[in-house]
Amino acid sequence: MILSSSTVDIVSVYAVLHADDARHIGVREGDRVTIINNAKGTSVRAAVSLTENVTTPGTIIITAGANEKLQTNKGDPVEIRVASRPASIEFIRKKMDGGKLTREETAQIVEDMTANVLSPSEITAYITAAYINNLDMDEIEYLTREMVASGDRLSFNTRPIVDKHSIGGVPGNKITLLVVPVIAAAGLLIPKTSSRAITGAGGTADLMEALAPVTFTIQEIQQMTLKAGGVIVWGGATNIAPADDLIITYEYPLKIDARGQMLASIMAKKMAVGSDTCVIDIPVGPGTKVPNENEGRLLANDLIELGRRLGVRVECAITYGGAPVGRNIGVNLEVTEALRILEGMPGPTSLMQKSAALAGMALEMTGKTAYGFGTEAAMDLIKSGKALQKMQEMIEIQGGDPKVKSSDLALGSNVFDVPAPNDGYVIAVKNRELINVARTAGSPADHGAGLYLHKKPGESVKKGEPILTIYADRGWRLQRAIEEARVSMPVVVEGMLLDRVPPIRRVA
Ligand SMILES: O=P(O)(O)OC[C@H]1O[C@H](OP(=O)(O)O)[C@H](O)[C@@H]1O
Ligand SMILES: O=c1cc[nH]c(=O)[nH]1
Repeated sequence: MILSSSTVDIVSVYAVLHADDARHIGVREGDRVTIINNAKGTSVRAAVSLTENVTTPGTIIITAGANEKLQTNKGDPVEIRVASRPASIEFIRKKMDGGKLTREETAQIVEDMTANVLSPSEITAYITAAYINNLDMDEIEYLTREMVASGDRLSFNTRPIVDKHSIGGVPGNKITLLVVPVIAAAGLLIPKTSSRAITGAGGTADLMEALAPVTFTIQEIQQMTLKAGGVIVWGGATNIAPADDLIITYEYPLKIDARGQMLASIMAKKMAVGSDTCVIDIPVGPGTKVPNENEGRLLANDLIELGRRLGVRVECAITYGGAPVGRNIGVNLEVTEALRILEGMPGPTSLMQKSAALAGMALEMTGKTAYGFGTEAAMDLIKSGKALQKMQEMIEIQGGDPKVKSSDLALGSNVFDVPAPNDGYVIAVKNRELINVARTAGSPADHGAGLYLHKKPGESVKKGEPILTIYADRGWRLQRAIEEARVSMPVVVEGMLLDRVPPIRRVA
């Protein structure tokens, strides 16, 4: 069937067909078609989306990605043929049924994902199948290797190449903004690639973006690392392990991080940048990705084993994740808190201790200090101002303003203090609920949005005193976040009602 084409500017390869044309061709929502531009001899496979009114019979809307491949102009005739289903759909079903994927099957899934042949619902099905049925170590290794093979790789002619990563899951975990400059200030090379938020309210790439661009090619990452010693960039912007960012994109709305895919995601990023020495932070505790220390050790062993298989030496820090790291959650709030520590101002002990401990492990693993002396050496690099100087160099080389100060980052102008409902002690803060409130306030997209946690577990509070301040860039988002905090009560003061089932919704 010949239709005339029109395009919309999104990246995935979609074909929006009028329902009448789809019936005529014999395709349904989500089926694949091959679109052929006979004039240019080009073709592309696309997932079908149906409409009754966005286009008229005889006209197909194709996405910019498809248009580029087809070399069509608006109005050009294209031929539409029914295409076969991607081979990987059978393998995704195999995983849904609890089967074990072979290397070839995993390779096909990764290939179809990165070639835009799988639709969002099929990628989501793969993620959820792996979330429910788990990937074993062989499957994780296959996935990691295939993720790396499908993208660009870095190779430095020097050793060691250090790296750091967190499995995430604890709010306010801005430690990378301290750990990377400390490691680089010690004279080591650390080409750090990070993801955006997955289950949280701000990923490291989101935080760094408040200070400097984070989108670079792999060659630029290498050059900048060789010059400044360290960078903090967004892995998803490069062609490093492109399947990783796709998986994260579909995990984000579900607020899940499937274990096997998480291990592959982390280690693929390490392997692709040529890192040989890596410290991994595993926050454990209620409301994180790992409920307790024992589970943390199991995960650490898996990460170490995966690293062994891939040639990366891994050591893990099992860290306290029962409450946020520091007191600030959300992009500019977190960056402010991290910069304050680098600037030598008073800051939360949890943030300083955790950052120095993680950086110290890298200093010990690389022989920069003897075992047992890394944390102290890292603290010295922070207190002496050398880590701040290195951070300024990193910001400058990435194209940001090296003179930026912690006081320069704007916080949302819509502000609300959540008062303590009674006198008492904070007996718990709920990580997931804090993240939900911060996300509802607009984080990470709105850089000024987020939370300041006035009280942490064990601290006393008087009725009416603020326990949480919510910041939002937009008024309507603040109202929603206030409502969310009222219902979910993320800070629990002794004697308070912990929860209600079913939850009640009150009018603000
Ligand atoms: O080591 P880095 O890259 O700093 O941290 C790892 C990542 O953990 C977080 O996951 P989540 O959003 O908490 O699930 C973010 O994606 C963050 O970038
Ligand atoms: O980079 C990361 C960090 C946590 N989880 C992932 O899936 N990737």
